[in-house]
Amino acid sequence: MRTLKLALLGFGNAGRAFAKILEDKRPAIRETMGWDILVTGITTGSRGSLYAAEGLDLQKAWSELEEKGHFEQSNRAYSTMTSLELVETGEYDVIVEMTPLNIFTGEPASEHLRKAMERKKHAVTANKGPIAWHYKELKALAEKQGVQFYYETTVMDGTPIFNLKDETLRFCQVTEVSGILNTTTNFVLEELAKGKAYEDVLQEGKKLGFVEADPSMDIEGWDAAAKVTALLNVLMEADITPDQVERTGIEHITIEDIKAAEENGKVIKLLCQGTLEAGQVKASVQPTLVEKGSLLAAVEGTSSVVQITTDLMGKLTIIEHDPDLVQTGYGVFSDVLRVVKNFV
Ligand SMILES: NC(=O)C1=CN([C@@H]2O[C@H](COP(=O)(O)OP(=O)(O)OC[C@H]3O[C@@H](n4cnc5c(N)ncnc54)[C@H](OP(=O)(O)O)[C@@H]3O)[C@@H](O)[C@H]2O)C=CC1
Ligand SMILES: N[C@@H](CC=O)C(=O)O
Repeated sequence: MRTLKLALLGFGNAGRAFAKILEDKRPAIRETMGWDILVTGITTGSRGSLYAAEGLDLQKAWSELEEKGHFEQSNRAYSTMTSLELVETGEYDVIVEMTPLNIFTGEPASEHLRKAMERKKHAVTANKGPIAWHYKELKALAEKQGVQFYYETTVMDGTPIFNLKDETLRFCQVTEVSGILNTTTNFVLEELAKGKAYEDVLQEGKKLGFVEADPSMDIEGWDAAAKVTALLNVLMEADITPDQVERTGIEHITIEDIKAAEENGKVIKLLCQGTLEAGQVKASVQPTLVEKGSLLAAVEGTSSVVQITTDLMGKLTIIEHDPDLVQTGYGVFSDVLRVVKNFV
């Protein structure tokens, strides 16, 4: 039996959803793949850290956080280690970056990945900041260091988009990408249309776990801009940053706008687009009127959609229907399994 050790940075909604899947599937991974996957370290922003080179009790870790709101100092694995200390000194094979998104710099998440890869550790990130800001540099570093670097969760949770391009659309050139990529704005626009108050809708979204730590990141279109940037950087080698996306959020959309759209047989969706124009990739995020009954209008609630136009496979549409945190956890889990599969 071979052992793969993970260090988890961030243990919020995404981190715990991943840990629960890992714990549940660990026996099957041992049996079918011959690998035992252990977590040796977990850091948080303000709730303490855990570290044990021989592996942590994951169930105890999430129970403590969910019941007490922090790791217990009485836990033998309790530690005051910071994320950077864990990255630079901890014993692990794969760093798993799940700290909050900093849309304006992609830091400190990018630095966590850089430092881990410099130690020749594999890297998985659910945090889209590094892919939106530093994809080219991090990809080159991974290649130089001979380590694997995956980021499936950064766009549409565990829906295979980057995997699809890598594994089954090889040599297809992507010429256009569009979609509804931000759950919060899709949810808010729909719930406002039902007559609910903005603050109540946002609270509901927070409880469901998909609203960013700073909700303006979603509402002002920054999360969507980061996602379309990530897609374009990976699928079209665009080498752009979120500040280059022409961006309008939903903060100025009023209930009157939503009603007026409805009276005209339309709904408002926050649409992301990226196209190749004269050798340059142009990206935008904009509230857009779409026909009721159309494919885009049918993407409701927490669902999202991406359309990818390619030279050899035409236009493909992928819809993720009504995901919750399980799909987020699965994105990270599928990346870790990819590391195992390609481990040398
Ligand atoms: N939730 C979702 O559906 C999805 C989330 N993502 C991405 O995954 C990442 C995590 O999201 P989510 O789990 O929902 O966010 P949460 O806010 O639920 O959790 C963030 C976690 O990171 C911790 N944290 C904050 N700063 C640091 C730090 N410097 N070092 C280590 N840990 C830190 C927080 O600790 P504390 O609470 O103490 O501050 C908390 O444990 C984000 O980048 C998000 O964009 C991607 C796809 C879907
Ligand atoms: N805040 C994001 C969550 C995942 O990336 C969203 O609303 O889509």
